[in-house]
Amino acid sequence: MKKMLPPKGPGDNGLSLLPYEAVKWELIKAALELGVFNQFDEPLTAGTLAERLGTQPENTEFMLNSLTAMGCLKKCKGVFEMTPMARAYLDPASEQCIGPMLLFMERWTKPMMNGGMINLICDGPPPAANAGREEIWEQGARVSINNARAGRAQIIAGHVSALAEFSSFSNMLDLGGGPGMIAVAVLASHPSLKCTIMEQPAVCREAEELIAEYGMESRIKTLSGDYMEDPMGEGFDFIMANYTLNFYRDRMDELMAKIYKALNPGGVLLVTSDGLNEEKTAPAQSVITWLSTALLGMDMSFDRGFLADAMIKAGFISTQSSMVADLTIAAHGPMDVIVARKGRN
Ligand SMILES: C[S@@+](CC[C@H](N)C(=O)[O-])C[C@H]1O[C@@H](n2cnc3c(N)ncnc32)[C@H](O)[C@@H]1O
Repeated sequence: MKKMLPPKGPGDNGLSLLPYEAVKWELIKAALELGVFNQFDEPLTAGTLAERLGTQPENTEFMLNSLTAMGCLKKCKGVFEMTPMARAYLDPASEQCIGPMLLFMERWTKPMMNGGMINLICDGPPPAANAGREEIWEQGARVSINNARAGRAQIIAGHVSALAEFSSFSNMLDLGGGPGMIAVAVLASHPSLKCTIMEQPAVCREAEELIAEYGMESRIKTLSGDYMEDPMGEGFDFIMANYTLNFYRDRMDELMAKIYKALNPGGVLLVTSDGLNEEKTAPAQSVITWLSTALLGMDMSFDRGFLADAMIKAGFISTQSSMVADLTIAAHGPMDVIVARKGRN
């Protein structure tokens, strides 16, 4: 033999499957945009669905077969029905449906696709990228309600209610609380705690609708404003900030000092966010989630330890961090929960 084969390789870590990951997303996206998941009040054949949607019958069947392969549908003798997973997360009738949020998230990934990434790497970010526009946050708040309701709100509320001081809390502030689903979940496990959600005006309007939906008007109020620039109030015994401090990495000392001042002596701050290692290479899912905004010139990732350091600098007497990896918060990667305590004197 002129040449020997090399030994079998070390395993490609899924590399050879990667081009098909994009196909999976296109498949779900096509199904969401065509309204496929609205149609399954009863089991259907591909032919019936194609007739209803006005799509080509053979390719409709290929789509349905592939959705079945992805765990969204079950097929028996040519008849399709939705799985419990798809009923929960993809059926627009479900209050845990995350379809609109998945489509919204494409706003961040789209500039990377179909050659966009190489342009960003070669040329750098475009001049006018801006993640902080209020109407984007308003839309983001609306589409994030079901995602929070699907588990993130309950997980964060679980961390809050596990705090030793929880039963003694009477007045809390949710900074950048979005549509308020997490605040509702926290208050649901406390008999009398009251909450102020500080948000941008348009997001406050979304929050007010949700507060009314849960009949929490007497316990949750909104405070319309910019928490960097406007007063956030004082006299709180608990402040929570979930995935919102990232925009102010460069002003963190100022922001932490403001939060510290707003808390009563003995008060508690709980922050949830991502937390990257020192080399910014792990957790993998967080690194990949942040890649798009980073390439667009808006790197908002936190290094692990950054927030805890800023908390101590502001005067908090202790910090405690734990990492939570749960599939219902998966888009962000594992979540860092950081608890800081203000001294009593
Ligand atoms: C990623 S969302 C998180 C929402 C919610 N805390 C959650 O975890 O679902 C970030 C929120 O922070 C709000 N936000 C960002 N900067 C703010 C500021 N300076 N003042 C008030 N709200 C702000 C945005 O409007 C947005 O709703």
